[in-house]
Amino acid sequence: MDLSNSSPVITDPVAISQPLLGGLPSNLMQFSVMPGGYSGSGMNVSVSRLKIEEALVNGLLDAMKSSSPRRRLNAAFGQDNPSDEDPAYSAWMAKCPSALASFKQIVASAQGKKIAVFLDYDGTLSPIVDDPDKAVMSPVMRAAVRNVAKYFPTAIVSGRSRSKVFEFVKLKELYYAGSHGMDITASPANYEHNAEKCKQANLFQPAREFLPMIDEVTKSLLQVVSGIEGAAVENNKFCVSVHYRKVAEKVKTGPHLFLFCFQATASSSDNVASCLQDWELVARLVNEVLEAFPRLKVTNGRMVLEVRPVIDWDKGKAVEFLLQSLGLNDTEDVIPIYIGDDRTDEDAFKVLRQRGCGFGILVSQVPKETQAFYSLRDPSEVMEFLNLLVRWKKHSM
Ligand SMILES: O=P(O)(O)OC[C@H]1O[C@H](O[C@H]2O[C@H](CO)[C@@H](O)[C@H](O)[C@H]2O)[C@H](O)[C@@H](O)[C@@H]1O
Repeated sequence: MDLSNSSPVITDPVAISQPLLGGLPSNLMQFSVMPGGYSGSGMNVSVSRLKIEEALVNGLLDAMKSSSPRRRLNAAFGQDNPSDEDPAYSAWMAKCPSALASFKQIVASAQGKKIAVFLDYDGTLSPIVDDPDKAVMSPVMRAAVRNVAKYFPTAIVSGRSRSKVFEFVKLKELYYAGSHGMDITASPANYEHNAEKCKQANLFQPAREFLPMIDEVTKSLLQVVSGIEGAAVENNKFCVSVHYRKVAEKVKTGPHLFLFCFQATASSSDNVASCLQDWELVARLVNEVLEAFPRLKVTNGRMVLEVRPVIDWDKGKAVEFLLQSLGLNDTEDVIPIYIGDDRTDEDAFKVLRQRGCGFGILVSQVPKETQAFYSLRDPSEVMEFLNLLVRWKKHSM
């Protein structure tokens, strides 16, 4: 199917025609969004539909398994808290050193320049917890972010809806990019939902035309996963998360049950749900739902499948957009620092690498393939880093 006919260049007329910090500069017009390709390669008509489905489900399942931190942790280290003495870990640290240990180098490169700070939310400012609604930010972390924002332009770039992440962060002085960067306010405190206020706000929402589709797919996803113990669906406005953190990876079945499940798979999803409550079932059902939504794709985060529009827009593009709209686009003068823990943050790390200025900091306790320059182990180290930045800035003023 050719998407170029069904969806030409998608732009946000309201956002583009709205003033953005005193008027959208003409160079921001480049931020129109072209439809991207499909996430799967299901367009090859010579491959049977069944094979395509299996490949998609298996691909999704592999991604789900490989994104399980405990699995990787155990595989890599056989322990929960890798130490610098572990050769695999120290090899990774040599490639992606601690931003705390490298703090002097970081600030030396920022000497005489402006720093702009971009922060992911889950896993970066708040520890990962089982219940997404309970991922609150500690008061000390909030104080650290508030202080950072006093000295540096600071933005939150999250997969959550903008309103939800604001509920957690509660700081009006920041810029917010929700829904993986598909919902940006380039003025602090424009977090209102009210339609009239939204119109006046400096909003950039490149996937606005997908709103009804996202609501529809949310309903379908809620319906199909309702029978899976532990699965949850979270509507993030321009994208949807299907959480499987609390779903058993594989329900242990005896030979009889296995046979029943196998037969049930061939006949009805409802029957399958009653016996195969595991990750494979989640992958299968999400994939099935998405067959009816060819303009949506699925990616994998930390124990979450993220359903989102097939558009060429991500956290990296959101960072570029914010830098430009905030007048921070001069690569000679501005050092953007992006801190994040997730695969979706890699898009932002990549952008900073390509610009040749600024750097990404990956929050991770385990070695990961990354475009980030530095690492921090967990949110408490993120807080330490933010506090150091503030202290350095105060002393250098
Ligand atoms: O870009 P982020 O701010 O990191 O958002 C990415 C997803 O974060 C949330 O899920 C993750 O954190 C949850 C709470 O700790 C955890 O339960 C879940 O397993 C993680 O994947 C959020 O709930 C998702 O909607 C975001 O897409």
